[in-house]
Amino acid sequence: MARREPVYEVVQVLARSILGAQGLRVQWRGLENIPTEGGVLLAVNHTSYVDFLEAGLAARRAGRWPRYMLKAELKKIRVMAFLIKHCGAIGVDREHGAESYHEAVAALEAGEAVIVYPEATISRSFELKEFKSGAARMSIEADVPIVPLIVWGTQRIWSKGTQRRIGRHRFPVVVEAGPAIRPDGDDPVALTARLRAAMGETLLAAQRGFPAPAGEDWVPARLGGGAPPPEEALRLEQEEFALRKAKREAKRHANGG
Ligand SMILES: CCCCCCCCCCCCCCCC(=O)OC[C@@H](O)COP(=O)(O)O
Repeated sequence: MARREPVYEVVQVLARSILGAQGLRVQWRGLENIPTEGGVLLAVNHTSYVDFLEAGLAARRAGRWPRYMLKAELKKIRVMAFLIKHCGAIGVDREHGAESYHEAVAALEAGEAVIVYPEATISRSFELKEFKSGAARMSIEADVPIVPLIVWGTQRIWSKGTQRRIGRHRFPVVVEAGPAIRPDGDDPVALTARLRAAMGETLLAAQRGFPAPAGEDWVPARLGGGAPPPEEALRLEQEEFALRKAKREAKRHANGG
């Protein structure tokens, strides 16, 4: 961010301390692909509730104070609202995204780094889901590059459909940035496809040599693990979202709206 934000500085130290307390063995790779200045989108795969820590710290290692795009519902939690405000995060209303879209484009045009999750939600298969086109549209509109950023291994700590493993477990994690993609006159559909392909390649690179014990709940089905394959993962996600929607509506009725 443009101005110095003491809260964000403290949050960064806390983020590092959390990784240190877990004893995570993080390998940072390809971070030279993150430009040290100028507007840039960092497109991150979403496999866990905690991958935002590594994504943000990767940006910090490139000297950036990244502005996260995250679901606006988080603002309902007091401490999150505080963090979001002081860390310049941009709340996304997943049903009406226009406002956050414009806020992010303005940030990119002002030369800031913006973290975006093109899958919009955690992938329970740990494979790349279908992508939303927002990242590509923002890149085109602000004329800034997109850096594919893969965080691999944090799904073993805390994700969906997995056992939660909190504590000093010393798990390995790979954080790998791929070469930046420029919009180059592509339309949003073509650029989204290029971004997804680039993130897929970086994901495979991050997985090379990474442990994949057979049957484990955090290992993708493709690698012999126990995670649901993409179609099954999508079905579980749709179930969860339908249930949430029903709950929201029941609440609205109860409140007389
Ligand atoms: C320098 C790095 C330090 C980190 C700075 C953090 C500043 C921003 C604070 C807010 C972070 C909140 C992260 C919440 C992560 C999370 O909860 O992800 C899961 C959701 O997406 C998926 O939710 P859903 O799709 O609705 O199931």
